[in-house]
Amino acid sequence: MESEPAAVDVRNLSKRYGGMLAVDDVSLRVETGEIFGVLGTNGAGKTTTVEIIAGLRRPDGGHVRVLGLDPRRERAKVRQVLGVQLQQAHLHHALTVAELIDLYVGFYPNPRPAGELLDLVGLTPQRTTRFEKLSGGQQQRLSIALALAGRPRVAILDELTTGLDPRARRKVWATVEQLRDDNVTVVLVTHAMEEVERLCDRVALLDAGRIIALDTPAGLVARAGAANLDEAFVALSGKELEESA
Ligand SMILES: Nc1ncnc2c1ncn2[C@@H]1O[C@H](COP(=O)(O)OP(=O)(O)OP(=O)(O)O)[C@@H](O)[C@H]1O
Repeated sequence: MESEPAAVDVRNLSKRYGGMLAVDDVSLRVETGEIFGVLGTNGAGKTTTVEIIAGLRRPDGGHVRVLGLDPRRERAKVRQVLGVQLQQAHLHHALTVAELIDLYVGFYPNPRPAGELLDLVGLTPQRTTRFEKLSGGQQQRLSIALALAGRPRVAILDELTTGLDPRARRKVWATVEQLRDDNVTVVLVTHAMEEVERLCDRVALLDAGRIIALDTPAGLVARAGAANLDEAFVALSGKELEESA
């Protein structure tokens, strides 16, 4: 019998922008139910990698499958199992929170009810607020709710807590932990070590388009002979990681 396909299977992925190799021979496999971190300095290729996994960019080379599906050739099927929250949400500014949620809920055959989504990200009091009037953190939380509207089995979350205050951050972390309890696989792009330590089962360290280490957070620390993940990052990549929060 065939074994279950990986939640995300990436092999020898490459992507060029002009002469610059943004993703350079990246391979990784994310198992079902894992929270998998993608960590790296600005410009390391994190967003490009997850955009390719989501089928939003065409790779120049390599192989990508999400639950065994090809994100470009089987777009419609992938959309039913994958939820994506990208760095900048391009949402209709004049629509209210409830209108945007209803719009997204309408895309899926078996969506999470709108009320449940609002609750999940703590935006029930803002349901009649227009998107443009939300704070940055509220916009961020809304984009997470929208990514979860279709009950995805795999969720890609790109810098989900960047720019959030500590309380909002904790709220979002609790949402991600709830996803773990529901056996949803999460690919989490992040700059925040605390987030990695708290949430991630394993993490890939990206630098200049290449994976320079892939391990559990504790494994990375041990491998680098470091005291904590911050130090491990510097030891492994030779760079300071700037928090862009
Ligand atoms: N559409 C594009 N056209 C040209 N170059 C691009 C494009 N998108 C990204 N790049 C370049 O590719 C490299 C990788 O970018 P990417 O956004 O994937 O990195 P990142 O690790 O997500 O960075 P950040 O942490 O700043 O979001 C960078 O050097 C970036 O300038």
